[in-house]
Amino acid sequence: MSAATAAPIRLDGVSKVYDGDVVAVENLSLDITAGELVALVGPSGCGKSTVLRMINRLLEPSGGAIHVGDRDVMATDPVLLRRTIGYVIQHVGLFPHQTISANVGTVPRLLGWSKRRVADRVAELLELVGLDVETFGERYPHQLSGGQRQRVGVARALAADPVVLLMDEPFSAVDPIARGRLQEEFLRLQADVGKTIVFVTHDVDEAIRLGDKIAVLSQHATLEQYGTPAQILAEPASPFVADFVGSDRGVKRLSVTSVSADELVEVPPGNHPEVPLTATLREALSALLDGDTGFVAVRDGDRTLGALGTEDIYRTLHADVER
Ligand SMILES: Nc1ncnc2c1ncn2[C@@H]1O[C@H](COP(=O)(O)OP(=O)(O)OP(=O)(O)O)[C@@H](O)[C@H]1O
Repeated sequence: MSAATAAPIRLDGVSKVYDGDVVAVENLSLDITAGELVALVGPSGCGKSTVLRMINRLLEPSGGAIHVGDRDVMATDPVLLRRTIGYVIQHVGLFPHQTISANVGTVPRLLGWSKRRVADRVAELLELVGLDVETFGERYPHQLSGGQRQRVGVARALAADPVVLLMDEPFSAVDPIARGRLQEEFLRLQADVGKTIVFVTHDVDEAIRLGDKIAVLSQHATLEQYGTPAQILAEPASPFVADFVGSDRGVKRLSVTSVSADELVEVPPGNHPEVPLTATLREALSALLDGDTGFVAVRDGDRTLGALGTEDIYRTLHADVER
């Protein structure tokens, strides 16, 4: 993979009014750090897709300014702009009469890359998203499953090494099992490519799982809270956010908080289930509940570092907010 390039995105007082009177976005300001994955979440119709589509100028803002890196998007040719911004949508939008390889190579071809370079890049990208070019390269989109098509969409969006990736509900059309797997693969992929990603979803669990940060929006894309999943779950800024993240946010917090070496206790005698130090508190609690000693041992490689009981898990969760 080529060296990761990523650009920050800045929205300053952005608004969008459709047809003269439908206010979709009102005065939204948001700073997105280069290389971070930011999930935009909020109820249906709150303006998430509108925000996303203004970043690559599929829609023109009615007011405010948007910068991708140093570029003012309104001062950039939209076609050139979109070649530096990958875009993935719910139903992918693959070209039905082109092979998978041709689909993935679209933007590099438009950029005038040599045939050889396009072919190498296509093979590299398909492999990155877990599809073998020998098996899938010459197939057509209708010969793939929904999840496979979605991966091709991601590969195509990454093909010209864009500085930003925009994703609008990319996994919502696949069944829950395929979706979980795609989310996991996507996290691994993001660790590899390190792009700035803006990801629209109405599913708060998906946002918690994937986002480095979450922007919770209400009507007219009003920014209710912007922070890490752990911050938003631990300290929702308003009743709207608390309600949106769900009444089980205490349990969700377990998934976004890691075991801490500082909170371990001495291992009591007994045959305890084990988790690695990299485990989340949810994984630790799950292992503890699966065992019958009331404790879970925490290991770092071959060494047992200590143990956690339920009270220690509770203490770690609350200590994490203070850290
Ligand atoms: N082309 C359009 N013309 C007029 N109004 C529009 C247009 N597109 C969207 N809207 C309105 O703008 C508002 C925001 O729409 P948008 O699609 O951005 O919301 P969303 O949060 O992405 O919704 P969903 O989660 O349901 O996809 C909605 O009230 C919608 O009806």
